[in-house]
Amino acid sequence: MKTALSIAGSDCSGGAGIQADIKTMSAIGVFGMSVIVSVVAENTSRVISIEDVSPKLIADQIDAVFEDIEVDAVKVGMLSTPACMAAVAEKLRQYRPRHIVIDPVMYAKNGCPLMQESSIGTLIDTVIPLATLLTPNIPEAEKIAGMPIKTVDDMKTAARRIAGLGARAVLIKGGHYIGDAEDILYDGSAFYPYVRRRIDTKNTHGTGCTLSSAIASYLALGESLPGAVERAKEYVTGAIEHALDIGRGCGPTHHFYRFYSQQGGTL
Ligand SMILES: Nc1ncnc2c1ncn2[C@@H]1O[C@H](COP(=O)(O)OP(=O)(O)OP(=O)(O)O)[C@@H](O)[C@H]1O
Ligand SMILES: Cc1ncc(CO)c(N)n1
Repeated sequence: MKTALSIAGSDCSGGAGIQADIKTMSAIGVFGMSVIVSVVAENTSRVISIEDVSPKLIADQIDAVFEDIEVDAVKVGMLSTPACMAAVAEKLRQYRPRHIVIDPVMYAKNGCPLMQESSIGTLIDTVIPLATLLTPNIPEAEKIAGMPIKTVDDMKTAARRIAGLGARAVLIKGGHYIGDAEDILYDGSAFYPYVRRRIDTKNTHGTGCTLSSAIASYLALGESLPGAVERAKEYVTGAIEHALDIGRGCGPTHHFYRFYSQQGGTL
């Protein structure tokens, strides 16, 4: 069985972070593993508090996985501080997994910050150059590229700039854009658009986590990068279409709706 490792934060309400990643990996059919970098007390409406795991325990978790199990792809999510970033970056440089999909998480869907503002320099200098694919949403791409993004052409310019910072490929996600849900992949030479109609829902908690871990899963299964993004886009669109209306805020994506409906359950 192919394997994928999520290095990210824990969302106790189960919709984003490590929990969304492992659900996605399981639903796609790869063996999911996790290195917990931060524990976030959050739900569909708000973040109550965040506590980071020590850099030593982050490094030890990564060692525990890599010394024992072949890792076919890595997904990196929330890294809140320069210390977390340095611990993860050092170990990724040591183990050099083939596929490293990095989601540069800065805010939760409800607007609560998950990365300290002062971490942006370390993100750019230390983390981004490790990415075989970086998957910023539009506000994150604006911060990293240092430019406003209002059009698809702006998305392309920002993707080029971010590739110039050392990411091998960049997928700018249009979930925060107006109109269709259009994402643009830049692989260093060509652009690939991925377009779906926008689903009218507030239940989009964890969409970015779902997409990046789906891409990592399909890369682990041997898909090409454009193919993995296509299949992951299909996956996240279905997971949003069947998102769960639970909680008072933005409800979570649904990962097992196909299996569940085959069992005769009502969604
Ligand atoms: N309402 C929607 N309808 C269809 N697709 C959507 C919708 N919202 C987001 N998407 C898609 O979901 C994926 C994730 O994009 P998004 O920009 O929401 O990520 P994000 O902001 O990082 O998510 P989060 O921080 O909640 O994990 C993209 O493929 C995007 O196009
Ligand atoms: C732990 C965690 N990672 C990422 C996100 C972004 O959705 C979140 N809300 N929580």
